[in-house]
Amino acid sequence: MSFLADGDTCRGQALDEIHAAVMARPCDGKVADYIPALASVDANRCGIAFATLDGEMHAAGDANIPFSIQSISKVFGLVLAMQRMGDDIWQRVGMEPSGQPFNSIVQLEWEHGIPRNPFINAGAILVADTLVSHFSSSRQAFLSFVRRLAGCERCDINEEVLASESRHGSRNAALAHLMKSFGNIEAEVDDVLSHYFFQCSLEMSCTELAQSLLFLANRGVHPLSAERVTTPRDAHRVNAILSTSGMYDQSGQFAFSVGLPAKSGVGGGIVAIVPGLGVISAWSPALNKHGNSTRALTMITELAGRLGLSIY
Ligand SMILES: NC(=O)CC[C@H](N)C(=O)O
Repeated sequence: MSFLADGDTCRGQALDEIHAAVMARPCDGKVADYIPALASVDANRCGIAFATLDGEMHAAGDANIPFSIQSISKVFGLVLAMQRMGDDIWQRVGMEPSGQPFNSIVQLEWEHGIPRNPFINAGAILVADTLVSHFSSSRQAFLSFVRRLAGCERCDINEEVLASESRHGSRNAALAHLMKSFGNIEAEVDDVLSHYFFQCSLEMSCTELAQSLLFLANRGVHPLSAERVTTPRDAHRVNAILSTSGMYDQSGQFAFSVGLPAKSGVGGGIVAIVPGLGVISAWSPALNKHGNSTRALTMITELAGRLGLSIY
């Protein structure tokens, strides 16, 4: 059955059924435990939302509970940096999949401090550098940007997560210092890391996340506010890199089995862009070995298959 056949009813029912099916099965995976604030999240939480360009919002399970968006913040950071810097940013960060874990260091040494793409940690830290260098308060600029997109003044940082990100951030600090040694970080490393940890610590719900990224499904214009967030070309570019690199070193498999631009975070969230239709956002904290949520992955895979959403 095509999603075009009976639109909204079909989507709402599909979400409910897929959520119920995933909750009926035992949960694989392991909650992120590199910081205590994430390790203590209830592994049984599970929600999914589907926002469409015509203003509909379908949701099931814990879709309105805020969670740590972690690496999903890399999408907002990149879009803000592209708005500010234009094409210059692509001199300092690449657009190729890394094939390495998201926090890998080795490739950065071989490739002279130029991160493979903006969605691995090194790339997002590089993007954070451009934000710190281009805004008087990059944190405030980032937060206002996301709040505007999500239509949500409530979206905020979790201070406990922020404090532990900084305390346990040695590997990210190593990435930043290595890039600085190659001359690819302009600002002070401490300021860059402080921005990066800040954005990782933002909490949003599935419904807020789905709404905030609708512009990527609509050639750069947010359908609810009519704000042009990016040019059509830049929306295309972000979606292209999401397709090849948004799911870390599982991006190829995700393209193979789902076929949507997507971004995951170690908080257990995954967003998937459905160009011309809307945005799906799913959350459940337990992760597979790539750092992707097992239940969110299953729900998005089943929804995309059932509604025929693949872009390929
Ligand atoms: N994959 C992620 O979500 C990574 C974010 C995490 N805070 C880190 O910097 O390692």
